Amino acid sequence: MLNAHGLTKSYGKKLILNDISFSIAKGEIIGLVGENGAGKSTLLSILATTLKPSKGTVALNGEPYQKNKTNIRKQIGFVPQEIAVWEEFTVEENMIFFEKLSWKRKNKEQLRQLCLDMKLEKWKEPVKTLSGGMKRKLNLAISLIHNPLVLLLDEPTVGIDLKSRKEIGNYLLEHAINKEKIIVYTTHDMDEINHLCDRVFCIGEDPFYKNILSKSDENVISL
Ligand SMILES: Nc1ncnc2c1ncn2[C@@H]1O[C@H](COP(=O)(O)OP(=O)(O)OP(=O)(O)O)[C@@H](O)[C@H]1O
Repeated sequence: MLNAHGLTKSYGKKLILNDISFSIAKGEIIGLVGENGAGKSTLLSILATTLKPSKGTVALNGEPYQKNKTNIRKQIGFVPQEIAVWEEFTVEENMIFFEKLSWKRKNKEQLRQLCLDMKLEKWKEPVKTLSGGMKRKLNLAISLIHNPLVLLLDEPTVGIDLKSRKEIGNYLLEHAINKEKIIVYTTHDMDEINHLCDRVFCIGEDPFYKNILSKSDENVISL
């Protein structure tokens, strides 16, 4: 269970998140929506431990973030908006490189399987020759090397074709349900939200998002 309590974040005098609280259970996929600048990436960064809230607490399975950040980080996979892979390396070389940085060991076959699970088959191809969708899948595969409990994704499907989008979506669904993971991700794609997410968190005052979602009221939460 991931619990946030009273989270507040200001940049200087600008208040971005104002006293927000929520709980997310294992197996849930949460969509995070809101207009540009509402604070989605800010919230994801706080949940990823890369940004400190001005006030409030976050705890994973009862363990407060501030108590042992290293241990919390081992349980988190974070994929920021920017694709961060080595363009000159092949998919295989990227996976092996990032495995060495990971705290959990995986052999080459396990790394390859991780890519195959999300339909990334071009193992020996240099990353620079791959499509945007393939690169996003690689970014995602890298974030899963250490088998994290919590997966935080900042617009994982932006700018990619429908097929790759579906493949990533199906993978996330399977991953959350069968492996009991907690997934929080931001997107501006309402079809995706309606199809994939158990619940939706709307950040900001604007009721627009709340009104266009085809989810029952109890599954749309205003933060
Ligand atoms: N380090 C920072 N210092 C000052 N202001 C910041 C900083 N990071 C973000 N902001 C501001 O905080 C607000 C929220 O930014 P954030 O990136 O969290 O929004 P977002 O909802 O993810 O936006 P988008 O949909 O465009 O990605 C924005 O107004 C942004 O300019």
